[in-house]
Amino acid sequence: MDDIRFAVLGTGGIGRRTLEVSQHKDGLTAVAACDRNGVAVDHDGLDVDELLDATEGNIASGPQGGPGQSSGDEPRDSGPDEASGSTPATPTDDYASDGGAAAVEGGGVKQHGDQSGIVASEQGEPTETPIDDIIAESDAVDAVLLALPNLEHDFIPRVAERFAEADYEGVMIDVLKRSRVIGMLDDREGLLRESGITFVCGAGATPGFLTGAAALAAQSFVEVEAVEIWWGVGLKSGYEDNRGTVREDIAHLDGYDIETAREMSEDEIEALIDEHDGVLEFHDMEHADDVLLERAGICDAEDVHVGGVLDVRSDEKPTTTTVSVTGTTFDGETGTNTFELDDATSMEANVNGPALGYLKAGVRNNRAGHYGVFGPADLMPGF
Ligand SMILES: NC(=O)c1ccc[n+]([C@@H]2O[C@H](COP(=O)([O-])OP(=O)(O)OC[C@H]3O[C@@H](n4cnc5c(N)ncnc54)[C@H](O)[C@@H]3O)[C@@H](O)[C@H]2O)c1
Repeated sequence: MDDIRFAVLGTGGIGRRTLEVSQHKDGLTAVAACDRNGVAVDHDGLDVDELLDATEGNIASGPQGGPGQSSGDEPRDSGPDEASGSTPATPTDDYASDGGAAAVEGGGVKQHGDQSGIVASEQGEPTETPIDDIIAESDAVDAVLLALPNLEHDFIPRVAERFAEADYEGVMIDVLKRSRVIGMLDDREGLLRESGITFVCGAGATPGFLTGAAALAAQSFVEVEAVEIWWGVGLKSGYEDNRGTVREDIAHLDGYDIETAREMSEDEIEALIDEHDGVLEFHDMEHADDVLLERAGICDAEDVHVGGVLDVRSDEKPTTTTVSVTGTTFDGETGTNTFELDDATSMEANVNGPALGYLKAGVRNNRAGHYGVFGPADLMPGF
């Protein structure tokens, strides 16, 4: 376990932090990274500090500029969007995969001069096919972490499929949020298994860290009645770098869906945030914690509720993140086990620490020959 070579797909708010956090973990060497416009590969290990410096305030989260604009790596012929029933944007509308940053000029892309994202790094090369370029190097990669946008629901499952079709053998891990995507990965399980891929899905904070916590908290019980996940995120200093995540969260608000959120301009997003004084509250979110707990046999998906509060104008968490699992013990008592995160731990710490922990768990499983699709709760004590 002291020699895991990994790649990061997407170096936005999450992917950059993944690289940074990996430097504080043993045995992880970042050997490849890409964003929509560029790729950096060094099998002896990327210079992560240089990459982070070059992409500081410059994360290519939107589509303008650079060769990736009509990239072969965009999702294609993906059919009707499940949330809205309408047809998603065409491949040339780059935001099909990551939101409507394209809707206003200059919106969503932060760049130094002409250099947007990874190509601003001396290790970066421009490319029109960033994901294919990583696939081409994947023989020498043990794990691939997907920090890609998920506004096009089948984007991540399709990326997984492409790795499998190229006979990649190793771990893939994502931090996606939406429940419905897990089924799309399950649909591809045969292909992933055949290739020798251990796919760990929904392995960020929620779903991910908190799903695992719920699975652990459930162990006191023989019957679980309810799982309540309530998260708080304060994002003032990280707001610019996490616009992709904020846009995806907006799709959970009443009156919005994935389609409307994807097509909002940056100005419209700002106006919405102003209307709420910078604080957005979410209830009954479609977070995959539900299906991930059900597929691990912990409880029914309908008994899992996820909500939370996002404050983009303060770094203080607006509410404490908790997971409460209510159930009945073998001897007839009813109780609630609660897991609470310290307010001092940031969203970035709670997504990327667990994501890299699950990545390592994935590698252990992969090396033991366990292939297929795993959720965070599958990597905890069984129920
Ligand atoms: N599970 C959790 O707890 C959790 C928490 C936060 C964020 N997330 C998820 O993490 C994901 C990433 O969020 P973010 O804030 O980093 O987004 P972001 O918009 O900041 O970054 C996305 C990155 O993907 C790259 N990209 C987009 N399309 C691409 C393509 N076709 N090929 C190659 N690269 C491409 C962009 O250039 C950018 O580097 C989102 O899906 C978000 O929902 C999950």
